[in-house]
Amino acid sequence: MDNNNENGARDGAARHSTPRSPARTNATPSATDSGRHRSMEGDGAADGPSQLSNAAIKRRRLQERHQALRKRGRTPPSVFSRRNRSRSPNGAPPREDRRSRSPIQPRRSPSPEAPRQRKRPGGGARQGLADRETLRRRQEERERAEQEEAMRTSQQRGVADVVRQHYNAVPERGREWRKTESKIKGLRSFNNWVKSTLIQKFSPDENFVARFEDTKDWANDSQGPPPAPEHKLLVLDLGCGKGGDLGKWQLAPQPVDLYVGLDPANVSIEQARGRYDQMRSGRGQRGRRPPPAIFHAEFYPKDCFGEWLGDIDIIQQVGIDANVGPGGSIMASRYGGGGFDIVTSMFAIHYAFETEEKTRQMLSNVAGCLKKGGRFLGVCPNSDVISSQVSAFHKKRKEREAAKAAEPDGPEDGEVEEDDRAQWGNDIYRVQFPGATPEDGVFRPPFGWKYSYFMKEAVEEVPEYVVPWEAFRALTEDYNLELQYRKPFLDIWEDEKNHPELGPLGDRMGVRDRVTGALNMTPEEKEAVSFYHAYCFYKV
Ligand SMILES: C[S@@+](CC[C@H](N)C(=O)[O-])C[C@H]1O[C@@H](n2cnc3c(N)ncnc32)[C@H](O)[C@@H]1O
Repeated sequence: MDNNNENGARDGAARHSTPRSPARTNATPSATDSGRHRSMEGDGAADGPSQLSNAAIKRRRLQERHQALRKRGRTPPSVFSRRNRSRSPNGAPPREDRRSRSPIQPRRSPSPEAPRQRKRPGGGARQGLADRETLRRRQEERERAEQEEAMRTSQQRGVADVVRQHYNAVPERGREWRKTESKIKGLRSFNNWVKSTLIQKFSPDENFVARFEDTKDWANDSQGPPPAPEHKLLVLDLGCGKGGDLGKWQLAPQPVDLYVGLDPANVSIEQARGRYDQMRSGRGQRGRRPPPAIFHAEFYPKDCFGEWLGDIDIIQQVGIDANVGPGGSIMASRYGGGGFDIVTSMFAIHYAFETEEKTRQMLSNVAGCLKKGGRFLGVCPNSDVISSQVSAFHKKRKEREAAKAAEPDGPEDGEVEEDDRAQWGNDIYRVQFPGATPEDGVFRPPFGWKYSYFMKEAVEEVPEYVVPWEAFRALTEDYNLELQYRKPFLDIWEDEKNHPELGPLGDRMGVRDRVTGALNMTPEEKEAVSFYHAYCFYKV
């Protein structure tokens, strides 16, 4: 929760989106400066004879001073040396620059092709000095840029490490505990149902859906052609955690051939692998049923938002296209593409929004891995909820401040200023911003808006970042990802609770009371789940 980090990240984002022009670091005289010179020269030309002789006297004195300095072996200050000096780190001109300028301005050569004639011996040496000065300045600029980059990387690493360590430390308590002992079992079941619903609705491809529709027709009319061989899905899960969604993919309507799970938390990856092995061997199954046929799966520790995924063997084998994104060619977008049918990221993409760079890296990975027609599906915090909570927070704060200011005795010194760090939540979840937030709830620029998130039994004050939805959606267009679906969690329930399969699935998962039909969640749990929404993009 430190302000420095917050600002650093936001600065980093701004820097990335608008690269600083090298010209701005040179002390090239500004328009105002040159204007000032012109008017000084003009003053002399327009003045009467007495002022002209004054100017001549001044010039002579200056020449005498230069000659005296040369005799003592010192180089007289040259207008070029002043021009060539770089600005101080905060952008202010160096001290000498702020002093009044000498009116004597030798004309610069108009073009590089017509070099100025050197009048004095030693001019070449001075030219060499000027070049060395340029080199030194460039070196300084390079070093400063490297330092800034290192600072940014270490700040980003810092947050990524906190997140990784946190998830590594979350204990795996087992299915039975989650179903019976957990204080948030209603919320857990509901979140799992939403993820299953997303998988059921959006994982099948067009051919599968069409075939499914067709087989229904053929069932009534047995004349139909034999079904085409079935294509099985290749699935990539970014931020797969402990493998909690493996069972949901096992139940996907269109069978899965390959599941690749990636997550930076290495302990979680081990647990996911263990879970998969258990599923494959049939251990832990109730009854003595033979182990089910299950897809092939691979798991690797990986930062999916800070790094390119192309160095993972299985990703390369399936196919990843490096030419996605704003710089990609039309040919690449038409004929290129990755090999995965599905990229999914459940409760994870908010970690990418630390910087624009990470967000774009995440999108390059998603779009690079997806084939044309592939789906990117997931769930994350809903920025509409965050924006309305933040603006409501500021509204209330201002009302309190106004009430205090209007008290008959007037406020005590410093009493009116309220804490402007937005926060809200209840017994089971809490959101806290460590620094100032926009009063209108609109997050600009859209990256680096860090908050601390707490969820009972699951997340202990972990830094997350707002995913400003409209900015995100605009960015996805650069990667040929087209939004198909976006819905807040509780609206998904309202839409699907009467669906012939998804409704009963909710019953089996314990989402609703079979007798009353009401959701099995406390009001606090309902508020906590309404923080999220689900989405699905198609790769076009
Ligand atoms: C709330 S958990 C969700 C886990 C799983 N997707 C699920 O729904 O159960 C968030 C996950 O995001 C992962 N994560 C955080 N930063 C990540 C990154 N840079 N790349 C990939 N995953 C990341 C965490 O390690 C954690 O496992």
